[in-house]
Amino acid sequence: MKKNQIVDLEITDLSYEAMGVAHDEGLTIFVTNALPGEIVSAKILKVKKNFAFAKIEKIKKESPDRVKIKLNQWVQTGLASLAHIKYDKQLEFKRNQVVNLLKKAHLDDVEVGETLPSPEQTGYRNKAQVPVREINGQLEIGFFRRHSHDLVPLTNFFTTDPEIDRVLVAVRDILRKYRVPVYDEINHKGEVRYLDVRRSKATGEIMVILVCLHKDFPQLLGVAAEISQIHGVSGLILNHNPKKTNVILGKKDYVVFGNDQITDKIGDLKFRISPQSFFQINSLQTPRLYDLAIKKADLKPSDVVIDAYSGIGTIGLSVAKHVKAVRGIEVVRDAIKDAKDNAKLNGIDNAKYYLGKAEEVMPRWAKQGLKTDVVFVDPPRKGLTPEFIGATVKTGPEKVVYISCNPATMVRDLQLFQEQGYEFDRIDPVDMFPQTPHVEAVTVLTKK
Ligand SMILES: C[S@@+](CC[C@H](N)C(=O)[O-])C[C@H]1O[C@@H](n2cnc3c(N)ncnc32)[C@H](O)[C@@H]1O
Repeated sequence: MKKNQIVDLEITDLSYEAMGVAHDEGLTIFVTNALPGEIVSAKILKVKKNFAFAKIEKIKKESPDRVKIKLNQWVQTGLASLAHIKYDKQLEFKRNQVVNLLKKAHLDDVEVGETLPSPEQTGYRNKAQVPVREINGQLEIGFFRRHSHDLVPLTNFFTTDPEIDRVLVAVRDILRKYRVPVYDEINHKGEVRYLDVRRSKATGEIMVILVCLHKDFPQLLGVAAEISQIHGVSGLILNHNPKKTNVILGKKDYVVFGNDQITDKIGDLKFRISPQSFFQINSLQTPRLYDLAIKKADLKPSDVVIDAYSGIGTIGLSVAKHVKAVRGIEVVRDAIKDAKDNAKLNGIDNAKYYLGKAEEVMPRWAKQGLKTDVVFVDPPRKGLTPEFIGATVKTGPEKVVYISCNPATMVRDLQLFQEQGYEFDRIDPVDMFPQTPHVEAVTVLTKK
């Protein structure tokens, strides 16, 4: 098989990145956007020793699970790389990710629930971070083509709240009008790098963050005056990111006008959110995820609870009124400030939040002799560390409730807990990110 060769392929499976998988001439071939059951004529793009990549030239036999999408760009950019698959099949795909990981780990007897569908399948994101680049002399917003930094211009981001799309386009037009220089990542010159927009579904407040190379630029006052006129915008922040890096946000935020927090709600509780703080992006699915996790915890009024990787305190504060005490750990300074504000805002005085790395704070607490009843963990994609797991076990919780956005690291960590006297028999996938291959999952470990 050679590069540029056109071959007919029968697709038999989907990879974890949702690429169609075919086998031919002893090679595994990954075909972008092809679906199991399809026969496609494909162009070979790259050949390695055991595998190859290809793209569809023509679909000769179409899967009944394929849906027609309005814009190919959604799939090409990875913004919504499952958008061509029927929603019930997306849910099945996510469940299978968990099943396959368990199989690989020889944990076949663990039950995997059906993926909990999201109440909204499009327009569900309460936040968008979109790159700004210059194309043919014009400032554009959009999304990077998969595995590249080529910007594909977009105005409809499909998975984002349409009110956020409206603001993104309005800000783009203001930046064009004022001829604000666009960031050039090769020469590390120019000004605006990203637009970051967050909207609260509960209050309608919208925060606009301009991620810029410098902390000021000549057109800023004029730009700010016009952004303040966009309906719903409650604050403008300039995030200063002077580094040559792929990391989107810099460390410093400057309030240009308005509020530096927006307020959202989960259940009956209100939460203030700062620009640097994490907040679950699917507002309607979040309370359903938390309900599932909290039910698994089976809390008692005498419980001492840890909310590790707490963000702005959403999980801990949701349970605080039903338990004796909550201690949260989080590494982002602004998120800790938000968590403390949020405890006060909701009249909660038995939840304390601590700044630091969970893998350093938890061992310190364990050494001090802290005893816990329930530990909630909700780490980023890289999962937990052996130090954190060892220290958690030392504090002796009856239950550890694990919420994960990466089942591969979750299964790895669950095995470490198993080796230290904990057991689990079920994982529940929850769809927080419709149209994308991302899988969220919840499980509870119980002390044997
Ligand atoms: C997936 S979010 C969960 C946040 C929160 N539980 C929620 O549901 O909104 C993970 C959080 O862990 C924080 N984080 C990342 N690494 C950390 C570390 N080593 N120690 C403590 N927190 C960390 C991130 O800043 C983020 O707020």
